[in-house]
Formats: sequence, C-alpha cells, structure tokens
Amino acid sequence: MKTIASDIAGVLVVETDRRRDERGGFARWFCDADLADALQGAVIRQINHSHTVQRGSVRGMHFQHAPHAEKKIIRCLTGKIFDVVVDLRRGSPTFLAWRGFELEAGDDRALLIPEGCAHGFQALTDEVQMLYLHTAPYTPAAEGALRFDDPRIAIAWPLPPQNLSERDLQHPLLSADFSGITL
Ligand SMILES: Cc1cn([C@H]2C[C@H](O)[C@@H](COP(=O)(O)OP(=O)(O)O[C@H]3O[C@@H](C)C(=O)[C@@H](O)[C@H]3O)O2)c(=O)[nH]c1=O
Repeated sequence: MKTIASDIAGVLVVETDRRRDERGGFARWFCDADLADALQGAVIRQINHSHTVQRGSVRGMHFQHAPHAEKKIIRCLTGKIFDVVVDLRRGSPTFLAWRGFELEAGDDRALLIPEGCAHGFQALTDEVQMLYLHTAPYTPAAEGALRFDDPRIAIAWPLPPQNLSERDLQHPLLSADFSGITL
C-alpha cells in the first residue's frame, strides 16, 4: 500500500496496485501493518456502508468529539464522489482549511481522515456506494457537525448541492469565535 500525504496533517490518500489476471483482479484494501504509521495504534472498530441514489446529493460534514474521536478510511465502491475534509483542530496550521478529493469505483484509492477533521461528500454520479472503516464506534452523543455551506469554510461543491438530510440542513454555522476542537 502506498500513502500520499496531503498538506493537511494526517490526511492521506491510500493507493494499492491491483494484480490482474485472466480471472479479474485482486487488491489489498486494508492492512494494519502497512498503515501502522498512519494509524498510530488505532484499530478498526466499525465498518459502515452507505448508498446514495442521486447525483449531486451531499452528506456531511460529520465528525466525533473526543473521547470518541476517530480516524476514517473512506472508499467509493460504485460511482464517483467528491470527498471533502475540513480541519477543525485547534492550533492546526491548516485550521478551517478544506480539501476535496475525487474517489471512484475501481480506482483502488481510499482517503484516510484523522481525528479532528470533519468529513462529507457529494455524489458525482447516481448510485454511489461508500465503504467506511472507523477507529471508534458510532457514538451519537459525541457527534459533531458543520454545515455543508458554512461561509467560513466555503466549500466549492462541484455540483449544486441537493438531497441533504433534515439533520444536515440544521447544523448550526460556526460561531465567529470558534477556535477549534481539542482531541
Ligand atoms: C453514521 C451512523 C448512522 N447510523 C444511523 C443514524 C441514522 O438513523 C441513519 C443514517 O445516519 P446519517 O444520516 O448520519 O448517515 P450519513 O449522513 O451517511 O452519515 C455518514 O456521513 C458521512 C459524511 C460520514 O463521514 C460518516 O461517518 C457518517 O457520519 O443511520 C448508525 O446507526 N450508525 C452510524 O455509524
């Protein structure tokens, strides 16, 4: 597995080569030894799947507060997405910066997002399926969220955002004095 660092500390693109033969192919999608430097002792505690029907749909921006903060490894199983990370870590050199990454079925690429970053995505095609690996179990009481259209973040979604959940539409905007979260 090859990891490619981004300019947001801890946000990595994870790539694997697919071995191909007459039957099809085979690729390694997770290996705790290969990712030991990135995982820093964290282990996968939960695996989730989501299905998004319509192109343009946006889900996010989600994270969990400490002590349930988590790393996520995100992969696109069908379709194509614009995957977005926002750095919310107090004191981070890239505090409040967002970055977008395209992931698509068959690319053998995943995105690793560290604790303290919010995550969301937009479906660039119909029929998107996503696979999430989490280093903490889902803990509703620890859920944190940002609005997909928070003007302080100003994410440039590639398509007009649509189909947001009621919950995602109701996240509050960041307050003017928001100075980040601590882990
Ligand atoms: C996230 C989650 C939700 N649920 C439940 C709550 C709700 O009834 C239903 C749908 O949940 P949501 O609307 O939060 O689903 P969704 O908006 O797809 O949530 C996901 O969004 C992306 C951006 C992420 O980064 C993921 O970690 C996750 O937060 O599933 C679980 O049971 N376990 C989970 O881990």
